[in-house]
Amino acid sequence: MSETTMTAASASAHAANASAARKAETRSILRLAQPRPRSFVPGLLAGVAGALMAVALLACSAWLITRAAEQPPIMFLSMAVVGVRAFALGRSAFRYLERVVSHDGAFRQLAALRLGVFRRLLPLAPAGLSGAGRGDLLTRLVRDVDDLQDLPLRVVQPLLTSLLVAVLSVVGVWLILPAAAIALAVCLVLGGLLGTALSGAVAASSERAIAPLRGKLSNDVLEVVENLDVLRSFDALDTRLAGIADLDAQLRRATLRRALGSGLQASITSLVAGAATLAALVLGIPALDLPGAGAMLGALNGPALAVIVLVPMAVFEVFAAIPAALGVWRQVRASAERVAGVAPAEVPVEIPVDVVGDADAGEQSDAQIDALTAQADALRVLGPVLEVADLSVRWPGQSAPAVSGVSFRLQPGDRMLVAGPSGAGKTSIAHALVRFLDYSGSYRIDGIEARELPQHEVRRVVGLCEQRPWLFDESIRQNLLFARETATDDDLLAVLDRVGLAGWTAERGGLDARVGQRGALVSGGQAQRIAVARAVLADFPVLILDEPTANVDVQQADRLVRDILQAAGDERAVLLISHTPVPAELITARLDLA
Ligand SMILES: Nc1ncnc2c1ncn2[C@@H]1O[C@H](COP(=O)(O)OP(=O)(O)OP(=O)(O)O)[C@@H](O)[C@H]1O
Repeated sequence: MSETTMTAASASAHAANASAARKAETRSILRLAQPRPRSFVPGLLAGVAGALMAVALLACSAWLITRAAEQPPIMFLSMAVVGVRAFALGRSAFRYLERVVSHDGAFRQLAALRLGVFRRLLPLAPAGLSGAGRGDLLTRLVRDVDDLQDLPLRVVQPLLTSLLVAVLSVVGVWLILPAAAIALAVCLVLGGLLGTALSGAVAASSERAIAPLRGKLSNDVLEVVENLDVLRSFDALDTRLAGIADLDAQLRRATLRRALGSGLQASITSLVAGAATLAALVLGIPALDLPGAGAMLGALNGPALAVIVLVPMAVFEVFAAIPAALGVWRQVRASAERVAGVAPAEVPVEIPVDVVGDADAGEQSDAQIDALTAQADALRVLGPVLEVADLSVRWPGQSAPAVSGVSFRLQPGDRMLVAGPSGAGKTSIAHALVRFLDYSGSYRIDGIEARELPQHEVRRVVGLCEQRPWLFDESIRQNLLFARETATDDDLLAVLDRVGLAGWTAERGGLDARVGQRGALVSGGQAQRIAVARAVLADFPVLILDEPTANVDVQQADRLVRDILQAAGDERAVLLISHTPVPAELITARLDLA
């Protein structure tokens, strides 16, 4: 076999594996969306009972009206009169019951599903989510997860109910006139196949496209709103708005086509229902037991003919749900694929998972956690020593490591500068040290391998101030308090003073001043200082500062670094990531990345 053929074969095997894995992920989300039989079956049974009552009501009414026309003594009609009332009441009661029970089950399952998806997402953040657009991610978590409630309500239940009612109705008609039952069965199969095939041909691709289009639209709208200033300055707003208008038009077209498919399917169902009624008439009339026509074996009387002629109408009303359910199924599957795309059952290997500490862990694991937590507490008190040897870090989905062969030692009071050109892997090291990313090699905190510790304990010891610190659209007070909820206003003012923001806070009117969405009302340097104030309040023994001077000018950079290193205090170990020069007297060691 040639090398090219082998490469092609391995690529197609890889694609097949990836597609099988995607399908398995989608199935696992669908399983999460389907309520357990205990809460699903009662609704299903009520639905079947309601639908059967609807068919029985029409059959009974048809029989009653036709029989009454023959003017028999009233006692021959009384059972049917009772039957009509019972079926009418029963139909409404069972429909009500079905709605209440099945929606209750579906909503409970929806809550469990949302929680399940959120639980899957948690370990991925932030490194495993950096590839997903924020608007799209939100749409997947809200709209797509919401759409998954249609699986029990508008797919599984209508399919089972319709099939069961159709089969039972055919059996019922068979007991009156087998030929009419066969005609009804043929029409049902034909209606189902035709309705599904035609509505599928018209609307399937649109039904699958709606969820992704919705996500992309949300993403693009959010991006434009968030970056209005940049888009305006580069005169790129109109192009982006035109792109959004185009997406909107695509979504509208897809929704219209979906409606067209539903309309087509409804008209086919009506057409075939009419054909079934006609067939019942054509087959039933010759079998009528007419006066003077002589006794026929199994001959029909008038009321029975009315029953077999009208029952198909009621059956098709229920049966119309099948092609509709298949349409909804396509949308549900598309939504499940999208949810599975961001919330895989298996965490990618590049993202660390606690060895112990998941919610299902047993008593022994709890004991282990306690022991490790005690160890971690000890580290906080003593001031830990970080020993990193031959560390290598890879981002999810990347074949090559972002950085490798990194070794250093950091102890209380150290100020280590990590320098290197853009893309050298400085941030990747920071993410590994706070366990957002997994690592190979060794990373020990006071002799304990970090992967043996619960992640949150590592993060109690090692704190990260990110390059673009996240500020909440709240007051300065709230932006600090979440680092230490018990801090008083005096504590907050003292720490703001430590990071050089006392004057600015007073100018702004105190701790109640707002910082704007993502810190829009503060400068880059002030945002960094607030982030450092937070870290000081949280009292991390080891502090990683990722490019604190990235958003300030050269004149201010020096002052900012001095201020925040001073604010960090002498006891704390600081790892300062910077690709701009830092005065030698401010650092005790440096690590240069190529
Ligand atoms: N979320 C991500 N997903 C995939 N690859 C990433 C991600 N973030 C960074 N990388 C890649 O990892 C490598 C190292 O990036 P990193 O951000 O660690 O560099 P850096 O030295 O901090 O750069 P800078 O000084 O520009 O911040 C780069 O090749 C980058 O493209």
